[in-house]
Amino acid sequence: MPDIAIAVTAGLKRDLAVRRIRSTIVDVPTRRRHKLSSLSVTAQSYVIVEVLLENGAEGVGEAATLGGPRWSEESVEAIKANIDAHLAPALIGQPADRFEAAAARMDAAARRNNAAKAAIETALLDAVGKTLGLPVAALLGGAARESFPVLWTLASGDPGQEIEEAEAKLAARLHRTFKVKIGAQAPEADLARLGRIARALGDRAALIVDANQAWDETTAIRCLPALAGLGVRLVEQPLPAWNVAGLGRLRARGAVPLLADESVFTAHDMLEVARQAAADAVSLKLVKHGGLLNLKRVAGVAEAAGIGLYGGCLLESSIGAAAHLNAFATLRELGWGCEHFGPQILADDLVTEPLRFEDFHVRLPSGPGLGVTLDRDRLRRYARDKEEPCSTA
Ligand SMILES: O=C(O)C[C@H]1C=CC(=O)O1
Ligand SMILES: [Mn+2]
Repeated sequence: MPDIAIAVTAGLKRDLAVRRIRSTIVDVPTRRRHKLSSLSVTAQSYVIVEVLLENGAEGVGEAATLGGPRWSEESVEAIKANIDAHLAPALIGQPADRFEAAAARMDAAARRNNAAKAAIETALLDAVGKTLGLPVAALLGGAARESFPVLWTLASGDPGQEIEEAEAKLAARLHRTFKVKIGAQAPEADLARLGRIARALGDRAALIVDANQAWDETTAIRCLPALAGLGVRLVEQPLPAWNVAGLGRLRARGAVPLLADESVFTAHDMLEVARQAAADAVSLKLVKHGGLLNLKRVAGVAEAAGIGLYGGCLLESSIGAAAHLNAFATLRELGWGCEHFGPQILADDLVTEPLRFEDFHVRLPSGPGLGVTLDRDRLRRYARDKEEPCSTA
């Protein structure tokens, strides 16, 4: 006969119903200005989602944005409003471990809102992982790797500063692949800037570029061979997101491999890129795919089409980065590595122990759930609204 007290405690531990979901907007300064083709930031804005289960377990998730609603359509203000008014109420009282059912409830409550849904799903996975004493990676299929090659993005626009920054990263053995953000200036100016960087770093570093949709097809046809001539290994999203056929035509010219980013939000987008043979690899990101389960779905479509996988980011803190790494860890191949340098470009982090970067790799944090712990003092320090954050109960 089992001891009644133990049985009751075990029952409580298993009570995985969602009691509360709380969302907080934070603004964390970056170490330097980060400049993309059509926006530039000196602080990163996130919505931090905290979930509390009836068994007392807590989980955390993060919705990242870049430059307000300019990189994608969600701003932190919209994310928080839709979580509080629509997504959280759909989950209160529901079992936290029914991840697909929770996703379906959120899809019924709000169309798209991918970053908001991703942050909530992450927090559910974290809370359930903590309850069961299992890492989120175990809930997603189990880790096939524990560390990831990680690149650094050069995005000040000043080649002198960028060479200095890359040299410091190389000397510290933190990063040896660099992604250069292009498209904020004329293509010829970018080619001259890249030429300077490529000559300075030589064969000590690998270079990729991200145009963030800045070029039209004619410009890309003219510039891709020049990029290849500079040794650039991968060109990310040279054309507008909608121009998947154009990406296919560019790729057929074979100058340099292409990485799809803004063209692929959903698994259906991925299928279209595969149909048009429009990319050599896809950048996987929570804010685009709407959660870790959907991220794996997009990865599955890419794998089925022989398209490579790249671990993308949106300059997340260690919370969002840990969520991505838990999913990336479960992929059989992550041939193009990852770019989760976010925690390194922030002037501060939101966790008690930030992710570890060493030997040109970032490590999958260990421990149950995401493997990171929200630092509540820092959450308060960077919260936009210094009042007690609004909660749904
Ligand atoms: O890839 C993007 O478009 C967004 C982001 C990720 C790294 C970075 O520097 O910008
Ligand atoms: Mn990109």
